[in-house]
Amino acid sequence: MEKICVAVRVRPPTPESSPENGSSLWKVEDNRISLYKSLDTPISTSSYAFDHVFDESSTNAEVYELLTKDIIHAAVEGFNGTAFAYGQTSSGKTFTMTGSETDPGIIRRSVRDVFEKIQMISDREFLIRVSYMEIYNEEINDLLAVENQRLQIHEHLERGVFVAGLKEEIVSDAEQILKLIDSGEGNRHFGETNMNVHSSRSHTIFRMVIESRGKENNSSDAIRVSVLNLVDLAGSERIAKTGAGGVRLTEGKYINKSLMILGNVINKLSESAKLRAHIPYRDSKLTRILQPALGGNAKTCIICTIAPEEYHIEESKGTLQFASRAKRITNCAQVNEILTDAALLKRQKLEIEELRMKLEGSHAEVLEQEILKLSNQMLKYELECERLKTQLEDERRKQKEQEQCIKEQQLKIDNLNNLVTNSDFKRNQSEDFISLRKNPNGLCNANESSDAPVTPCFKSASHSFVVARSNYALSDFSPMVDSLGDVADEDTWTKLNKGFVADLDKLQYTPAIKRQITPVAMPTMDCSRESYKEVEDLKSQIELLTNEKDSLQVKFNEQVDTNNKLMEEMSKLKQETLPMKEIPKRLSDSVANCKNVFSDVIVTMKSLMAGKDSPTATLLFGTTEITRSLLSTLETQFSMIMDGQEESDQWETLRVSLKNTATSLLSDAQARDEFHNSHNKGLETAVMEEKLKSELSTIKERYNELEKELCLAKASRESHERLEKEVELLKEERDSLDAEISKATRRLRATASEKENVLKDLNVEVKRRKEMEEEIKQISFAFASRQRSLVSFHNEIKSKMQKLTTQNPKSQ
Ligand SMILES: Nc1ncnc2c1ncn2[C@@H]1O[C@H](COP(=O)(O)OP(=O)(O)OP(=O)(O)O)[C@@H](O)[C@H]1O
Repeated sequence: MEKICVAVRVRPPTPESSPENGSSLWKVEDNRISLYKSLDTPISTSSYAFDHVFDESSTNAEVYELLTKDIIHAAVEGFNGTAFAYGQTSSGKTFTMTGSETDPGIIRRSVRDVFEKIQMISDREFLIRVSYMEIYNEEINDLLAVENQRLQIHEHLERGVFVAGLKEEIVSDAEQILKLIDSGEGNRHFGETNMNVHSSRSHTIFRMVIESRGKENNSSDAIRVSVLNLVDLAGSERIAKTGAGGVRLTEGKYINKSLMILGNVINKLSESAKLRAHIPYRDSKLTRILQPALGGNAKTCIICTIAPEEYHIEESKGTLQFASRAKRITNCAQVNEILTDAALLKRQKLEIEELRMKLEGSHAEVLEQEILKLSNQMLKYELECERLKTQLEDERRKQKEQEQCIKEQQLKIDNLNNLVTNSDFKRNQSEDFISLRKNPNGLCNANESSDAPVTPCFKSASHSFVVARSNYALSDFSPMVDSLGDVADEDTWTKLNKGFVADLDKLQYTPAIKRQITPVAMPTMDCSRESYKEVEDLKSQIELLTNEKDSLQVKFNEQVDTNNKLMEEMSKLKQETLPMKEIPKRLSDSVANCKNVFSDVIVTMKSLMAGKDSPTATLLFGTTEITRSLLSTLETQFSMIMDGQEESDQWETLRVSLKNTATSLLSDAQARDEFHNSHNKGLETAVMEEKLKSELSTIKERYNELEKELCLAKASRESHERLEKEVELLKEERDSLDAEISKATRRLRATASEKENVLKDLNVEVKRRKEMEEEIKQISFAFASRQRSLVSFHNEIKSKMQKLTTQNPKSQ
């Protein structure tokens, strides 16, 4: 890395300068230039130091020696070199670069010096090509061939930036070049302005391409190719000062604009690498051509010229600031060696030799052979051109096929996306459906949306009934809600769809998936077909899953319907069983009544009884005890039933006990009949007995009623149990359905993620395609430039042949 070498040169005051404007306020001390006030006090802010500062008395020889010589010598050794003059109009740029008869400028001195240097290098042979161009009103013109106007800049992988169609003369000595320069100067645009009678209206670039190789003729020996640019810029100008109008004004605008862009490039380059963003080389032809010289592979020096007059003080300050910024630019120059194509130099050298020989002692036969040889060569080049054309066509065709393939894939993916979106819609429907069911109020919203799926309605079921069945809580009715919510996550789907459709490049790629780079198109197409097949498989899987999910959903809805019906039935049954719940209470009351009546009867009978130890009394007391205990048992049983502690076989026990009691009572009644028959009782006793009989028959009737009611209760209980079992079965079925649905949801989710991966792969594929397309473009570009160079070579050979033919009329 080395800094650009920057020097400042102060022109002597012109004879036209008025005494007040003519006195120089610039003082040069060594490599420093400062602006002084009239009383010899330097203005602190206007003092600048550079690599070299040349005062008014300096000569071009000095400038060349100190500033340019090293760069010229380095160019001979294989380094790119650039020297250019910058400054306001009439500040002495052309004087410095071109010079005068008595004091030649940098260009002439460089040309001579190059050949002197070459003479000193005995172990290498050199080939020098020169070109001379100008940039006039932002158009490139060839100064060595006036017909070459408005040339275009191109970029080549090997050649870098170059001007297509620019004439390059192979030269063998300095004088030949100087003659070419003189003829080029004649084609250059000059014009008269108020500031300069001979003002350069264009930027000129004199270019020498120096190729060299060792004389050992070793084909592996590297060829060194360096480019030396000697640039005379047009000067910046203030229209007010130059008084330019019309053509001059237009020229002035172009000049100022391109110099401003050069200033921008210098500004950017002078910033630290961190601050540097984009360097606007492409904004002007000048900066584009000088790109390698500015921050690239070249040794560069800039000579900034200033006019000493006070009248030009502001412009001079501007030039010095430009120079200060340029001083900060670093370049990285290196010897340009070409290890391949070693024959080029030799071939051209031989060609020159052969042509020279033919010129010296030419005869028709030799020329004919030469023409034949050149024709063969032309044919060869034409064939090469054809081959390249076909290759290019092939590449284009392949590219088209790939584009078609990508389009088809894109279409398939769009379809797939639609499919997934539909599936998503269905799932959202299910989600809505489930969220409705999850509503803690148990409200039925079926009427809110006409196209909503059938909603299970629990409104009809009694609240108490639902509460009592704790294992039938609505919240755990279906596990589908949460899991389905994950799958239908809107972001995921939006990303998935948008990511693919909207912008392929913004997608992130699956890091786990790595693919080998396939340089040719065919494997890529195979890969695409595989991806396509994969996508098709996935599509059919998704379809299957969607169908499966739909059928499960239908089943589920059916189950929900059945559930609802059962719930309704159960609710009805519950209503029906409500009066049955009253039975134990009524029975209990009846038993209590019976007990009271029985006690009254016993008390009455006791009072009527003559002897307490008589068999009748003993029987009566025994029966009384049995009946009391039976009635107490009945009371206990009924109160247990009322407290909800009944057991499945208690009804049966109760029924048997009642039956036994009734039998016992009946047998008591028979015994009393016998007693009545055997003992002639009194009238009062008979009345009492009648009363007792009627009481007993009432009890018997009551018992029969109770027995019937008990049977009914048992039957309804059985039906209730059966219904409960059915409900249990339904619940189990529903659970298995739920499990299946969640399984299907998981599978759907897995498929979706697989699809996402496939999409990512496809995007990687598309990106690779893009890169390949880019490569193909570059190849096309390379082919095109190769074709052009072949054409220019062809033209060159043709012109040589024409030259030969004209110089040797004998051959015609
Ligand atoms: N160092 C110098 N010694 C003697 N004369 C000079 C010197 N520098 C410039 N001049 C003279 O000053 C005049 C203007 O110089 P020149 O044409 O080189 O300026 P310029 O910067 O190239 O202007 P423009 O940008 O308009 O082409 C010319 O007559 C030239 O001979």
